[in-house]
Amino acid sequence: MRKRLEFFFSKSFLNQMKAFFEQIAPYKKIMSGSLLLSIIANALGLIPALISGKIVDQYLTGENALPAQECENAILLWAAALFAAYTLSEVLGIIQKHIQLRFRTSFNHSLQDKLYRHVLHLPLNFFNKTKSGELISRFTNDISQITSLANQIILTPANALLRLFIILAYCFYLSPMISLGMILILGVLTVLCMYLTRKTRPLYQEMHEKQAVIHGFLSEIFQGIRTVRSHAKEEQEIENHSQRHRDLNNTKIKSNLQIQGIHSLWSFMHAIAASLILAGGAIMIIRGKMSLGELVVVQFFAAQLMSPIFNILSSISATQSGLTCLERYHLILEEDLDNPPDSNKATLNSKIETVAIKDLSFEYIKDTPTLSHISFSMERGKTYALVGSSGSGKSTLADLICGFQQPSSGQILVNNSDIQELNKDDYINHLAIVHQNSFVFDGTIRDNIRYADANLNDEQLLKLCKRAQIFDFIQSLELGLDSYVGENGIKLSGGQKQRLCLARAFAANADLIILDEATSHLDAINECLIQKAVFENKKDIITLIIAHNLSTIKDADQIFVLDQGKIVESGSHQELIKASGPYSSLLNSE
Ligand SMILES: Nc1ncnc2c1ncn2[C@@H]1O[C@H](COP(=O)(O)OP(=O)(O)OP(=O)(O)O)[C@@H](O)[C@H]1O
Repeated sequence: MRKRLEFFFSKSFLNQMKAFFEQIAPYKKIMSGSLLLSIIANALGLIPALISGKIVDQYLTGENALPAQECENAILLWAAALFAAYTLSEVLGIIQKHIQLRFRTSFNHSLQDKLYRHVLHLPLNFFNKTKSGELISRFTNDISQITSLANQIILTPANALLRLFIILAYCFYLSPMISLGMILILGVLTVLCMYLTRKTRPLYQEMHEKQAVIHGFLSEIFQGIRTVRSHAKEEQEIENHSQRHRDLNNTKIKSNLQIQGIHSLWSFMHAIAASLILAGGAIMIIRGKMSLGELVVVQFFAAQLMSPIFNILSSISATQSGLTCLERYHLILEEDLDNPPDSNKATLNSKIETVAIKDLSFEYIKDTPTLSHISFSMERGKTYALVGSSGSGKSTLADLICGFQQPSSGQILVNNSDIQELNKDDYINHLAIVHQNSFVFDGTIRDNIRYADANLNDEQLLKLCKRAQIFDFIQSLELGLDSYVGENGIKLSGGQKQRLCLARAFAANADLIILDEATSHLDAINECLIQKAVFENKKDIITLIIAHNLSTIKDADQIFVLDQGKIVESGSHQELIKASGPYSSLLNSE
């Protein structure tokens, strides 16, 4: 109990509440309207009880009985008023729910947009450490819970407290004894339920975590389905999935048992309260201290009294769970952006003329250098190659040049400006990179190439396809450019996918093009044709080729040999052969 109170007065709780109210600030008006309507609808909902009591006292009990015709007319009038109160309460309730739904959908939308915008600008490192399924869980489960917070923090308690106040005030007016009894029962019940819901909260958190982990694994398995199949691990994965679900179900059952316990306790106390009210009320009627009509009202109110308290307690527990989700949501928003959209960094006003790498070092893991003291430069119109054994750091260097990673020390200067000082969105528009396993979207061939430039017409698209040696393949397809490639290009061969990615890279009309093992899945003829196209188009751009197949880079103006994160040799193909150093060794080992 103390812990629960501590939570509500803790700095973290207050900060989270502040953050929440900042989030819903733009919805002040819609929330106030919704709150007002729900309060009126709720208050109107209590009127029928008062009318019923009045009818019993004034027209049904012998003491107050009036002539029959007069009674019937008055009862009909009161029945009409009761119907009007019910109807008005229902109509206001419907309008309030509609407003609330509009609020929920637009609040949910804005939370989604804000998170999505942020996530898309996060450094690649964030994605290295976060499973995509878990991230999706933040977008679905967490945001849905945050959206419900407005109800839990504002509407439910406000309505519940109002009901509680009206009911207790009325009961107190009739009989302080009965209302004190009610307060006592409610007090005991509240303490018990708070104790039980405190135990439920960690289980809820655990449930969300486990659900997110299951999403993470599902997404991983679907992406790696070929590997699963090729190792015949379907049954093992089914068992793993089942085990995770068993684990999740255990947590669900535990928390549901606790919730059921709370409900049972609630029903039990409700039965005690109803019996006490009936007995106490009947005794008071016999002693002439209460009328039958008043007992009818008190009984009705007693039934109504339970739900507000229960709602407040449930909303306290749901609020805690929602705030945990809000905290996780904010943790992602607090991750530093790679390229803050509002940054006032300089843009490149001309084509890239030079790229100079100065004493650059980089480490993924502290004190374990992946690249050490790299220095070289590249200039427009020339082709460069980066070669070296697997794991020597070639792709990492390409990522650094693109600004996907930040150097631990040293600089990358583009036209003499450090790329850290440049607006990255603008800089990246001057680049094109094709990886060995480049990604294609689930759409048509046309969609995929036009991802780089939406304004390209068919003629330009086909020209790019010719350059990427994929024209003949597209022509052979019944739907040509309109053929669907499937999720991550599942309907294409590895080589076709690479050539489609090359066409997309060519479409970017970049000043600096990086081909990281971009032709590794191609047959020798197509690889040769693409190399030819690359070298033919080198005049206006800087081309950096990363390759294991050294025959594809022998025409490069300069070749850099990387070994264990260091440049150990550089020069043209001929110069390096003459030097009989590491490059020659690589060549001989092919
Ligand atoms: N995200 C990462 N986190 C930690 N270490 C990484 C990460 N990516 C790569 N590495 C490590 O950095 C080193 C260089 O990897 P990199 O991919 O740059 O090598 P490469 O020369 O391109 O290899 P390959 O020719 O096989 O593609 C490797 O030891 C690799 O294990």
